[in-house]
Amino acid sequence: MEHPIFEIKNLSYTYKDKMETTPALRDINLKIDKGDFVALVGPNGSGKTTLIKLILGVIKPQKGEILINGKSLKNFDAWQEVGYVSQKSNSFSKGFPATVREVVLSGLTKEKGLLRRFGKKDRKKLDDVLELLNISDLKEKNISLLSGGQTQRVFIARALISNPSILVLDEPTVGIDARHVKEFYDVLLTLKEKSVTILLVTHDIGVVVDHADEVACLNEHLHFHGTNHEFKNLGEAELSKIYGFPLQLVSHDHERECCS
Ligand SMILES: Nc1ncnc2c1ncn2[C@@H]1O[C@H](COP(=O)(O)OP(=O)(O)OP(=O)(O)O)[C@@H](O)[C@H]1O
Repeated sequence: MEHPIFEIKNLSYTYKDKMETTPALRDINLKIDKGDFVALVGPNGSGKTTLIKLILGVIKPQKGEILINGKSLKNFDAWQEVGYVSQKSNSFSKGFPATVREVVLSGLTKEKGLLRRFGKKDRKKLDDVLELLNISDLKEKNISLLSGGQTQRVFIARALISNPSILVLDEPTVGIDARHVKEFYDVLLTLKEKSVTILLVTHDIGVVVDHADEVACLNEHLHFHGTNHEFKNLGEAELSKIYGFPLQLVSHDHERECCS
């Protein structure tokens, strides 16, 4: 039997320091199957980034457990299988002296090690992924000279160059203009066709309902996990309960937005 890619069981996490304790996640249970495209949504401070950090092993569960491909995260070491783009990627580069080529190739160091030289195959992977994200013309540019949206696409390319089977994205389209957001979702669609499992954290509910297969709504607890169709059918009362303020999904010509 095939295991889910992610299985999260009774997971809780509370930030603690000398001054205060902040519960971030309570008793989360969630399964994500291979090839699923799941959008993780919820208001500010609802625990989305905390869940991503736990999944990536950056912080350790205090209660409950996470399995990747049926293996406890404690024993998981195939990190080259997991691509990650952080929310903060496009603020990282200011003053960083590296070209787009160097930044994107650094996405291969998980599999090649830090000191290995890049060969012909690697350069082909580089050219392919730059083309996929429509940034071939930026290849030799210094990263510090790029716009926020261009930088974000460079970091998406960096996550994709190792051909991961799991892609975790924390608000990757912040600062990207509408045309490039569309291109970005087209890229995700291509990856989905290749059975890449995608976990996308976003506030952009309008886009999510059109592209993701499933939506998970977090606000400390997992309030909802279902298909995007089921999510679209959530009533105003249910959405407002999740978000903690009055809210409804509004239809436009081609998209729906979350409005207070
Ligand atoms: N390093 C930290 N130390 C203490 N509390 C933290 C820390 N990081 C997050 N928190 C708290 O944990 C809760 C969940 O935060 P988290 O960043 O996971 O939310 P989020 O859903 O990603 O928010 P946003 O949509 O604003 O990015 C919040 O109450 C936040 O203040």
